Amino acid sequence: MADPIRTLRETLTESLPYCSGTLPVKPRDLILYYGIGANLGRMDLSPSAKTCQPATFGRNDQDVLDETYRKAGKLDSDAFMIGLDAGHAGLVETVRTSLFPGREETRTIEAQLYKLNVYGKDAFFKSHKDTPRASNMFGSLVIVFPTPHQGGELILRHEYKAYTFDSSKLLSLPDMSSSVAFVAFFSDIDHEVLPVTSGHRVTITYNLYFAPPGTVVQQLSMPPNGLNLLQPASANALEVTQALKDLLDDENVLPKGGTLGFGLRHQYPLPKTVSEEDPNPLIELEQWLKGSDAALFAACWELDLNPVLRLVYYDDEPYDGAFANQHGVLTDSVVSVGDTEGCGPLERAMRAYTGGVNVVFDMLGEEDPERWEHYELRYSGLYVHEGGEPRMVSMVTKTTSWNPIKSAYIAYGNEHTIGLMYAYVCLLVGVGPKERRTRVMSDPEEWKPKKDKNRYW
Ligand SMILES: O=C(O)CCC(=O)C(=O)O
Ligand SMILES: [Fe+2]
Repeated sequence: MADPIRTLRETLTESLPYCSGTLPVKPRDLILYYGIGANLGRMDLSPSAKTCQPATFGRNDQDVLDETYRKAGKLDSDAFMIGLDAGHAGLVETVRTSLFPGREETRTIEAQLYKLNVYGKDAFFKSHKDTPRASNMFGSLVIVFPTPHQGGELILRHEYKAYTFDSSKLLSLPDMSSSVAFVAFFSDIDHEVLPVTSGHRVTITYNLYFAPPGTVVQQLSMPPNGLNLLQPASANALEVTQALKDLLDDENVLPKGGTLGFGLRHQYPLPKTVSEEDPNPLIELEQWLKGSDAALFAACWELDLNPVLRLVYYDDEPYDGAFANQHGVLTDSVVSVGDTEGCGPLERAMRAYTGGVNVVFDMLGEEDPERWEHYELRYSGLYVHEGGEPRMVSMVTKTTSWNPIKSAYIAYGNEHTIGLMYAYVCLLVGVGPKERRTRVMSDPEEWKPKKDKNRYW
């Protein structure tokens, strides 16, 4: 039998060289204007449209040079305009967070519309890599419109693995008539379009670039409405739910119950300082989770578990002559460090904050203490609540990093500045013993040290 811990871990941390999904769009997003010489036209790319067939400009296109290589017609970006804009639709942001989870995701990217491809019956595009247009180009985004078609699967190949993006199948599912399908992949991926067997497959492609340093883009945005991210699987709530369910069904996993911990894959901008009256940003964040993190949160709810989000701070400054980063503080809100002289920053944070919990982290299913050390997951000695028993957290996925305390007190003395910091967040969820795994814990306050031994929290 497959190891359910490994399966869940791998599902959540899977990193693929591409992402794909579907997105509902507005009717005007599917309107295409084009001009080839004197041949100007307007076309509706929705499946029910009875306007002229896309093949008309596919045939007239002078650019089709080598019919053995590609039989599709193409238009360069100066020969057409389409209602849909990948940036406005939220697809560029979706691609960014899907392709660059964890530490790398703060990179800003830009998408430039490149061309439009039309594939009639028997049209194909042989295997190739997209020619980089600049040194900062890292990938391509392909959007497939819902014009009825069959065949035309896009095959991606990378490191002896092949992945199929079957847009005709995706777009022929119920309720997909006003959706587009999209796939984005890194430039080193070989890809080909198999022959279209009927209808017309219409795509636009964007070149993806890393933005020059200093470029400001809005990153704090909700996933677009109705987005269905299929790949990576970690972002697919159904798949994550199944993997989590299999883990809970296994009697050998935490037979007496316990706390599962997950280091979230993405970083999130949180305010550096929070006052008493402000809503807790970690509660707000539940609505803003991205990709696999959102899928995991949804999976917990689906299985009647009650997940909570927590920050882990660690001490990144030498303290008493030694680095104290074996110690951390787990908090249920952003720590605002007060003016406390004469002790280490971690201690300062602890004095200023009373919602911390004494925890010991352990990697679920791995008993060798040396390996805990290796994972730097054995944080202990957090005596915020004096005498509180350290709580074991069985980590399924380690966090990509911990929050340095320094980031918390940078804002000190400058109260009028609204500072945001990228924070590393953990998801914790209490699970019951093997007879009864789920229990709904409605009050996040419960995640505080408790003397009661019968509590899983
Ligand atoms: O139309 C597609 O699906 C892919 C097109 C492509 O690979 C390209 O234009 O380079
Ligand atoms: Fe290509």
